[in-house]
Amino acid sequence: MNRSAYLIFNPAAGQGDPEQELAQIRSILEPEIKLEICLTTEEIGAGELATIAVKAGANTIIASGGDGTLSAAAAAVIGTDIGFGIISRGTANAFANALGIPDTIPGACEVILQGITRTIDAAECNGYPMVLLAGIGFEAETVERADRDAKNRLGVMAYVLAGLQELGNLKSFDVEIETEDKIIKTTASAVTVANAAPSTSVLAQGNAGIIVDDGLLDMTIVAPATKAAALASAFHLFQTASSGNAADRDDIGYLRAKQFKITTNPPQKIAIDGEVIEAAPVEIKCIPSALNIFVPTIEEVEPLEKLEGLPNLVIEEK
Ligand SMILES: Nc1ncnc2c1ncn2[C@@H]1O[C@H](COP(=O)(O)OP(=O)(O)OP(=O)(O)O)[C@@H](O)[C@H]1O
Repeated sequence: MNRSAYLIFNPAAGQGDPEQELAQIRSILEPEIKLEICLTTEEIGAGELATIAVKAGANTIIASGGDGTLSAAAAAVIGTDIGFGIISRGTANAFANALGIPDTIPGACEVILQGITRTIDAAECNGYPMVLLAGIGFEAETVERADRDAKNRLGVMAYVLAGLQELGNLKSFDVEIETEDKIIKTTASAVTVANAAPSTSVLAQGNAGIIVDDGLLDMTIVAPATKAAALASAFHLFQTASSGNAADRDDIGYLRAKQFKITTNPPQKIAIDGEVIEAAPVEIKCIPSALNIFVPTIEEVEPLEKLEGLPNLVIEEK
């Protein structure tokens, strides 16, 4: 066995039995990888443990917990060439879904065992590291409404219910957006800047097909005039995500840029990778090729070919 890794494990994440889950991870990984196991506590979080592992010269860091744990650990790894593995055990598992990594323990461990990494971008938002997305307005209010208690009781439905409740008091705000080459002024209910996003983050899907390694961030602006229009635009974005075609409604805008400076009036809350902060203005910039993530084998697409049945068919193999 010549692979070794730090496993940063949050025993308080998710709704499962942490002892069983840790035992399962160890039973799958330890035959191949020597693990240094670091448990998070209320006082010492995944970010601090990952920083210690980076300083200790780790060549692989694996984080296991909810999106909070994974983001904090990833933040410490940004800008290094350390292989970063994720084993999701949270409620929404946006991190895994955004990067196409299985959100089951055996599936995620298998990806790490395969050992294939992909270099992706990250971002920085007002000094905070960001891997997935920053949501201004609606998303931040929803994240704040879906508290720990609701997530424990309802799982991912907590976000859906919180979103529906938020829809009931939909607010819009003036926004000024400055990129490297333009300034845009409009009114919106949600502004989302994504480096990577799961398809369930509908408010990030304006451009359909966020590219995680293009050195650019994807912004989606949603500006419905009524609650009915808000529902219709959310549904349109949901279809956008599944069809891969960009959004096409007057109340949805999207653009790509290396960086955004966003000023809102009145000031809005912002959720960065699920953590709500207050910041005005919000400044986000892409950090290209910042993370080396273990990902599933990229499946080779079978070449499309159908020749049988053609008249006088001759095929010569070369
Ligand atoms: N040993 C521990 N005991 C109690 N809380 C802990 C412990 N370790 C970490 N935490 C807390 O866990 C939280 C991070 O949880 P994380 O986001 O990983 O899981 P989650 O909340 O279940 O996920 P999700 O956000 O997907 O629901 C942080 O607030 C952190 O303080």
